[in-house]
Amino acid sequence: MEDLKPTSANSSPLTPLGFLERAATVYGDCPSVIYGDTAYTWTQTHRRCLRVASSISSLGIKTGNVVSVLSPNIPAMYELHFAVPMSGAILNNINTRLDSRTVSVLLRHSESKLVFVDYELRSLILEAISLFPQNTSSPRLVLIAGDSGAPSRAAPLDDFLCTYEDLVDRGDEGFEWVSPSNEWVPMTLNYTSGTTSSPKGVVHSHRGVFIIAVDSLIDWGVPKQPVYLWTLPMFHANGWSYPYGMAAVGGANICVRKFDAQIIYSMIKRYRVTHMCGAPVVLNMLTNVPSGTEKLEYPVHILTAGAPPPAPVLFRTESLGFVVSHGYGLTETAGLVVSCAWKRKWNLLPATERARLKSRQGVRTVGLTRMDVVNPDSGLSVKRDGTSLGEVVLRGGCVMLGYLKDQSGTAKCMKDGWFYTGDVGVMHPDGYLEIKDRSKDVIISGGENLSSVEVESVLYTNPAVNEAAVVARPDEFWGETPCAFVSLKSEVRPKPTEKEIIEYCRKKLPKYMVPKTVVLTDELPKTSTGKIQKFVLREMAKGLGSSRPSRM
Ligand SMILES: Nc1ncnc2c1ncn2[C@@H]1O[C@H](COP(=O)(O)OP(=O)(O)OP(=O)(O)O)[C@@H](O)[C@H]1O
Repeated sequence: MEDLKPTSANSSPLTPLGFLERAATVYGDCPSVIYGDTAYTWTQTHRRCLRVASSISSLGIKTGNVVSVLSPNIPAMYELHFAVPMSGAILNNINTRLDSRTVSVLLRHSESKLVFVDYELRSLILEAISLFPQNTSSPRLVLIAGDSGAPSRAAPLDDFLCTYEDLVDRGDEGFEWVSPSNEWVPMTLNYTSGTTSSPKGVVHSHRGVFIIAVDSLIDWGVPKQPVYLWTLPMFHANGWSYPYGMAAVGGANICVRKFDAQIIYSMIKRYRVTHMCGAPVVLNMLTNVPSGTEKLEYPVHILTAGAPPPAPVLFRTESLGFVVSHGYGLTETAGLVVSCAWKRKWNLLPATERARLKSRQGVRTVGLTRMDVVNPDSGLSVKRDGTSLGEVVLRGGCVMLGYLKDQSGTAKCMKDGWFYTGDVGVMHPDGYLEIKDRSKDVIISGGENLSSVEVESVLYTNPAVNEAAVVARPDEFWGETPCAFVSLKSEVRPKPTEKEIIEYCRKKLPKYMVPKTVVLTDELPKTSTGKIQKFVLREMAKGLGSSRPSRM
């Protein structure tokens, strides 16, 4: 069989961009993107993307140039997921909640040539550009001036080349989009959330994004033509690649600029939403509506990832009628590559036990080649006993190409055929992974490794607790002790004291895991992707000084 070789008939580069043309053929007159009074069909979305892609090309943007987008979840944001790479450029979504200094650093680091900017973020981008050193060329800017309240097209554009709709109008819908010369060609550049260190520029190829997009549909069991509510920011790891997935299944993308629990519930009713994604913080939001948390009229599928979802939060979300799926991934994998694959027999278990099982991160998706938990020094697998800690490592087609301009950073996490995630976990005897911490968040008390996630999940079982995060506080005797930062539910009366919360933990945790310190606070600091900023809390805990030497 040695004579059987790849030919152009069987080795065309994998890319998710072709999903769009197919969607226009199959679902041409069905809704593609809905936002307030604006509703497009797949035929229109396909044409609009081709027009924008052609306009980007005619602005002189070359294959391989970086084009950035700074926008909330609105139609232009969705379209640019296709239009930018269809022009041959690399899509760089920027987190809208970053400050101007960071935006400026990212734009310079990526050498972005063109930036699409939502009108609400006008001053952010202008400030970011003003921070460019003199004599450095800055990117050109296109204003997305869209919905009600936005400046009209006739308004002076000042620092902007034109508006997004100008590019749609001027563009050619017969444009032949730039197909990648091979599937390894970079397609996206995303900066990580910066939860543990400075954001890193993650580059993914067309092949990687194709694999994760298809894999994510299979893993979540997404049917054809779902109604998908965009509660996950598209800038966050390109919406876990679901913008591409929705084109593959002809879904209706319900866009929303800003949301809270009430808005989500009303959108679910209005559009008969079937699917949505969100970090655990969104689930918490959905379960913390003082009134009106009536049961849903029908089950809505919600996929959560991005941070460990405490079992009590999963339990409360499911009791409202949501069908919760739980996955795990990183910007470096373009989406979720591990998920808590559900077994039918688990449905017979009590609800709290179901929630406990569901809070485990799970097994590799079919698109990932391997996942393991290893001793980071020896590289050997840890015991499958649910208690031996190790680093989570991954191998598969959707692992990033590497970090932009950071060879040593790339080499540090990609070695011996694995991608080292920096997450600490255990492998249960049934082959399911459970994340215990990030390596930087592990608390070492008296030489014992202590999982902050486990302490947090106990805190979440307290009905008065809204959010909780546990970090290390320096201690002269123990080295470190757990320090819990807790926000309480506003409606709870009387509010428990710090001491009562410690007492509560004492009843449920081994001594060494009980927080020695509890700090009550109105709100916990979060990253722009809704993750609790433990490094900020760690600094605050350090600022408290050493916890009193004492015996536990
Ligand atoms: N289901 C999950 N359970 C626990 N942690 C999760 C889950 N999903 C994702 N995570 C955490 O999120 C991380 C990936 O997040 P992301 O790529 O957005 O950047 P970040 O790691 O938060 O930022 P940075 O790398 O800059 O510190 C994972 O490494 C893991 O720690």
